[in-house]
Amino acid sequence: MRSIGIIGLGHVGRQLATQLVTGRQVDRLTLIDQDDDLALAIQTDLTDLAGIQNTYPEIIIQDWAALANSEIVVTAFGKSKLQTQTTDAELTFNQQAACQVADQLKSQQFAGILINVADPNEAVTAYLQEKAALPPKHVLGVGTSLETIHMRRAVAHAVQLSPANVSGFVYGQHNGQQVFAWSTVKVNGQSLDQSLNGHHVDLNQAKVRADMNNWYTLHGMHYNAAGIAGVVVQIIQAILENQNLALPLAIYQPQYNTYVSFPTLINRQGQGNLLLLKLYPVEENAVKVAATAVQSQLASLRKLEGEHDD
Ligand SMILES: NC(=O)c1ccc[n+]([C@@H]2O[C@H](COP(=O)([O-])OP(=O)(O)OC[C@H]3O[C@@H](n4cnc5c(N)ncnc54)[C@H](O)[C@@H]3O)[C@@H](O)[C@H]2O)c1
Repeated sequence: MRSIGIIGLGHVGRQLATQLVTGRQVDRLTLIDQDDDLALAIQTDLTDLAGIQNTYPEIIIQDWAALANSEIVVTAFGKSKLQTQTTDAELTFNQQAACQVADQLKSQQFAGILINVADPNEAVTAYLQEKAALPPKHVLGVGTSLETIHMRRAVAHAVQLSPANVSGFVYGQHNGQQVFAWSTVKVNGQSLDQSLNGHHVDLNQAKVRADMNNWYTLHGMHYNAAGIAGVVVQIIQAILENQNLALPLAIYQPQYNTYVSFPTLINRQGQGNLLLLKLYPVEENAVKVAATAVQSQLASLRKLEGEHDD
């Protein structure tokens, strides 16, 4: 039985629930939000959708105890409109939300895999792992998945090929110290310093184009939802089907002693082996800088907790 929980039913949470029901990828879906009316509305709406499809997943709302047996819980709490204010505005809001959610998961003895979407992604993922006292390999964040998709699409555009021909990763920190690791990027197995389909990739132009992809979505909608929900569906499939799929997620990286976005295999255990690709020295340094930035955000989250406790 594929049993999945979603905590936070805003733009991302409800989009994810819709994708799971539409794709017939869930048998038991537990939906939780701090807004009761919203949870009931989404349950009703999704039940309509499921009925039209002739599928009948069990859709439970506002029941923390139902998460106890979930294989996967996705945290998509937050207040995304704060992102248009200062960089750290959502950090303060999400510190309290993460504490509440982690306490509940702990008291329900949740023992599945947690996928975190809430931002700042790497730091909140680390904080949730700490507060819920789950094994680090069972707590993953979406990390630089979207940046990686944007990068691959920008490279594909430059060489006039499908993004399916492009591999490689953005490391570091989502919405912060992103590291476009060009040393890892290949087009049909060929590195970017070669002529590819008769084109040379201008790395600066590719980076600008990748960043613009993010900007277009945020400028027009003030949030992103469909792409990131698609990423979470991909992670869920990789876990449930034990795929060993390589994805650039926010994971605990012992080398940096913190969470950071880094390519890793994803399987039934959550995080599998890290993909230790040889980076250029400048890229390695940039990942260290990103790890330091994540550690500083994590320290801010812990400090806020101390202030609330006083
Ligand atoms: N990492 C990424 O690539 C990425 C992409 C998109 C969004 N995000 C982040 O994901 C989070 C969700 O985004 P969104 O656009 O859906 O936000 P949103 O503001 O639309 O919705 C957040 C939802 O969480 C609920 N919520 C808040 N605190 C809660 C709590 N303690 N318990 C239960 N529910 C709670 C709210 O009621 C709301 O319905 C935000 O932190 C956003 O910044 C990250």
